Amino acid sequence: MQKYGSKFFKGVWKISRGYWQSEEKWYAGILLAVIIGLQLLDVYAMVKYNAWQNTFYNTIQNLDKTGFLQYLGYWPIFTVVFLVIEIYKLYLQQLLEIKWRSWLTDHYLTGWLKKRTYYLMQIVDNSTDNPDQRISEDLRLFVYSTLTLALGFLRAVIQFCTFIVILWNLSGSLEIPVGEQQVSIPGYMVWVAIIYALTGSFLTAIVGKSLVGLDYAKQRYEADFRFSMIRLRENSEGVAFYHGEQREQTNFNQCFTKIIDNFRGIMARQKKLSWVVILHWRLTFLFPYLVCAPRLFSGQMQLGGLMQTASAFTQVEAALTFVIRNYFSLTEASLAELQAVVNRLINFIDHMNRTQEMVEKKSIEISHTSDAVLSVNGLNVALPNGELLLKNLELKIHAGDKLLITGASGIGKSTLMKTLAGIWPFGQGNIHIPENQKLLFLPQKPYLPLGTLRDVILYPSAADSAPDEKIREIMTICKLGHLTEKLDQAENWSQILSLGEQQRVAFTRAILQRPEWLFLDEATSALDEPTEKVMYHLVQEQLPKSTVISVGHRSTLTEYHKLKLSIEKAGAWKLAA
Ligand SMILES: Nc1ncnc2c1ncn2[C@@H]1O[C@H](COP(=O)(O)OP(=O)(O)OP(=O)(O)O)[C@@H](O)[C@H]1O
Repeated sequence: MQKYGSKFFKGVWKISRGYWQSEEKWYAGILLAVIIGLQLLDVYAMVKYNAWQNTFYNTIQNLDKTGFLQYLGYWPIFTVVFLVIEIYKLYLQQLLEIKWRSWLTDHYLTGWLKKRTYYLMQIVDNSTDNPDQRISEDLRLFVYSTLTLALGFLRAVIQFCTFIVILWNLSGSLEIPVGEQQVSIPGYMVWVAIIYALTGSFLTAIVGKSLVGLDYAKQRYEADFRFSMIRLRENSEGVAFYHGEQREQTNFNQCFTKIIDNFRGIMARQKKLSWVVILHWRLTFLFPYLVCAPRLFSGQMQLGGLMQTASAFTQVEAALTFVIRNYFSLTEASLAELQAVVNRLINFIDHMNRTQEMVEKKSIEISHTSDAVLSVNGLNVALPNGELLLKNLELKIHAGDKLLITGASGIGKSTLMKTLAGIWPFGQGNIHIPENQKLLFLPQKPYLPLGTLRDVILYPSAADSAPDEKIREIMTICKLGHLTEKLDQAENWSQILSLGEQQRVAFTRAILQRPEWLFLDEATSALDEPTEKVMYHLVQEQLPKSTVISVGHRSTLTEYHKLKLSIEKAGAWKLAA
């Protein structure tokens, strides 16, 4: 509870601010105002209902049948009013919830994808576990809990202010004999309600304190378990080859055991907490009657007065215990859970901001030049820990050149490619890229999105960005003729196609996209040498003016490249024609 201070509220504001200042602010503001208006109406109806209770129960005590039937007639009116208010309050709150969540999700998805943040976050520092969970689950919980709790709190304040006055007026004074004298306590039911609520809150806080940490861990363990199964699904073939089921099962069990242990902890503490909460709640049904009973039996109060006072007492008590009740609630929106959600979201936002700031600082400066030359000046390529892979590289690649990058495994060839592609941020130096020209990078394992084979081949362009005949023609030249009939078939193609076929899909993509600069990072490693030859000839034929920069280990690649850059130990390099 002590951590629950300004940091939490600042966090809530940091996440919420954008929406409440966005173009949707008027719409959202009006919705919120209507919901608050309904809440005021609800409390007003409660006040009227509270007064009705007094008269209604008095008709019972006085055996006044006519009055009883007359006041009974008000009950359906109250019921309809409460129903309409409740239903529309919930409906409008859910409408605001979905609007707010949609805006936030769009905002965070954009931020996550912007400037390749999703990729850089993983290599800069891996401090955000399961970013997908932040965007799907945490944002949903944040919006739901913030709205439910903020509106609930506001209602509790209005309820408290209204019913404390009613309770004060109803309760009269309690006369306590002290020695010879009588001490009078005005509005004694108000003091009893306050002491009763504070005692309940204090006990709940003591018993429930340890639930906060467990609640925080719950989401993370669930997400880790889900993610471990997604990894198996994505790598099912690899696991099947290695007969890794036992190892995977152990991993799943470890993840699931954490969920169970955590849940057992929650159960044990929840059990203790339930003793306090349920006992306190049950006592609330009886307690006000017990306290008022002496006045009833001494004739100072009628049955109606007792019922109205008890009802007002319950309202004041409920308002006073709102925060503590909602702090530990495991079934509804809980403040403890919201606190955990805000912490996770703030970590995610800070991590995204840190990554984007680092990209903006750009120690490797990438600029565009009007020359048809890609030039690299004083380029140091480093690992995240600062270790140099490449020292002071100077390179000029002219349009149409064919350059092969070679070197031992792990020396830094792919990292140099990533640096040229602008997605590797560690190092210093300048890279000048010809402007208005298309650069395309084909990695060793091409990315195949979900969807039809056409979507896969044309990625990232739209499915209608090339005519069917052209796609079929290039597929056939790329030795994918057997798949042309499956263009409209939606499958998980990365699981179905062989790595060699996937590499030929990537070549089909490249030929269709016609880039002026083509970077091939071991893009033919899974092909046999004759097929590799076909692919390189195809590039020469179809993209005769394109510059080709390849990374590869095979000696057969030498014949397709006039220039050769060898990367050697300790960041040394050698360029040869
Ligand atoms: N995100 C990262 N964090 C830390 N080290 C990394 C990261 N990415 C790559 N490395 C390291 O950088 C070094 C160079 O990797 P790179 O993939 O560029 O080698 P390569 O020359 O292409 O190797 P290969 O020929 O085997 O594909 C390797 O030692 C690798 O472990």
